[in-house]
Amino acid sequence: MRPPTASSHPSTPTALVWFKRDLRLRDHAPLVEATQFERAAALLLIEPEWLQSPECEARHVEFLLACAEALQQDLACIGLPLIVRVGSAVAVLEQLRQELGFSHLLSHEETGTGWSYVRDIEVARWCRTRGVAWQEWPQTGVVRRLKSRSGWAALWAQRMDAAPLPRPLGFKPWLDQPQAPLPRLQDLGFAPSTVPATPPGERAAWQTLGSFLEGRGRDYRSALSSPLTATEGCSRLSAHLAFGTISMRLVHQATERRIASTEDRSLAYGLRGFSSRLRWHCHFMQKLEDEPALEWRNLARAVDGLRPGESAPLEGVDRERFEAWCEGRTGYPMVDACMRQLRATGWLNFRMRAMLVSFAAYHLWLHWREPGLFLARQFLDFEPGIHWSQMQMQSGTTGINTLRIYSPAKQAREHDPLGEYQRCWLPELGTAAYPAPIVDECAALARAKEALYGQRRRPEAQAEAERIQDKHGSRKSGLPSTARPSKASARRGATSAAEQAQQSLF
Ligand SMILES: Cc1cc2nc3c(=O)[nH]c(=O)nc-3n(C[C@H](O)[C@H](O)[C@H](O)COP(=O)(O)OP(=O)(O)OC[C@H]3O[C@@H](n4cnc5c(N)ncnc54)[C@H](O)[C@@H]3O)c2cc1C
Repeated sequence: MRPPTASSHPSTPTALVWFKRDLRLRDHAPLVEATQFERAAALLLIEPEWLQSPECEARHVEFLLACAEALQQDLACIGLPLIVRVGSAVAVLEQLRQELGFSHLLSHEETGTGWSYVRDIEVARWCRTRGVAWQEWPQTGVVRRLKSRSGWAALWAQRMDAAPLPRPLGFKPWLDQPQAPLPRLQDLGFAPSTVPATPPGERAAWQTLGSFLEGRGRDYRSALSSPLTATEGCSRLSAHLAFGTISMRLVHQATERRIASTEDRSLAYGLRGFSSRLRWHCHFMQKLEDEPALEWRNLARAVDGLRPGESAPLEGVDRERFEAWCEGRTGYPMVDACMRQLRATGWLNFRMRAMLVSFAAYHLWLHWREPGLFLARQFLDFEPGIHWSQMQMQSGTTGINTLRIYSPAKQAREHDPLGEYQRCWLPELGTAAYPAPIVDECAALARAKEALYGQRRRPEAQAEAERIQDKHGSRKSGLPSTARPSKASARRGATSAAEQAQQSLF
């Protein structure tokens, strides 16, 4: 790849817009800021730390490359070449500083896993030593260096209701080199992914949102729980939000406008249900922002050491069960059908994701970390803050949420009563090729409940739960409940009524 060459004036203030999980032109603060500079360039970094991370899979890289291609074309239309580099952040930035002489680095804040946290610290240090000014903007409702969760929901609303930023009209050309080709999946060490491609890029994100707001959203509330109806009835915006091809603020505002303008009351009702989920997106991300260790450590330390797979890799019968779960051959048809759908398509609705985790956590009694890494590789929409918070919540290790154990048989009765979904994903069902259940449900659940409830009753666990509630709880944040809490959760109102309601809603 030939390096770009700066034509003149090495000391002219020059902005480098660093595209991360924000692959769009609309409502993009760093891009708008760059229009104030005499010279600007854009960078997409493909970092080996990401490619080699245990959460990354071919499907993610393929989607990123496809979104990057769309972004490159859109940026070219406004005169901003997108430089795409594969390498570690500091090394690439140093190389580009020498080539372009940029003085300002402009980017969005990121709430990612450990490697991106470490990288941000290194980049900040590098900027200080090189005299480069690094300016960052939030792009969701996540608040950096949040002092207290009190009033967080009001901050969210303030950000989401603020005027969105316009798409820049154009940049002055100054780099004398044509657009470089993007690397291919195989250049990055991946075989082509086997999941059907999700339409990539900003235009596709808007089309997806448009079809949802125009009609698909009408049945949202009744469609989201069953895997038979959720694929069409949910918004399907999660991968776009995770890769930032559309901003949370624009989704929120378009939804509110549609609710206000439609005379179709069913549609408005469905969209109101959807709208509240957007707050949950940021609420869960905020947990990781405030407590980065929740990616690998139980939030409630009182439950440390209970399950295998926590401090050492799974082995023996636990590993065999884990592998059966990963491959969709546990002998529990609803669990296996969901896992096969997820592996084949990269998406699954909330309730079925929760059931898969509940099965690993309670039926198989596995610690959430290894199942969580496996699921992260399957979910095209992998969003660290949501993912790791949900893994802990559905495994009963947050200390503040009700233990929610999903019965696969009950889920099948309620959400696939005729068995169509299970037969579709398990062609061998009903034949000798389909395995017998790998665990006895009654015995497994009795053991799990005894261990977890026993821990929770201890005074030190209760004191810890209060601390966790104070730091992370939805009630403290001022989030509205999205459903009527159960009597039991209302009694436990002092912990987290809104979050309980959130769990039972899907
Ligand atoms: C174990 C587990 C892991 C999960 N991991 C992820 C993840 O990595 N990335 C991710 O985006 N979602 C995750 N979710 C939440 C949820 O399942 C997905 O957001 C949803 O299924 C995505 O489909 P959709 O965009 O059609 O959702 P819709 O129902 O249309 O919701 C719209 C948006 O609201 C947000 N949202 C919806 N439900 C939730 C929720 N319960 N918590 C937080 N935000 C929510 C998402 O941004 C979603 O795109 C996880 C859930 C569980 C139980």
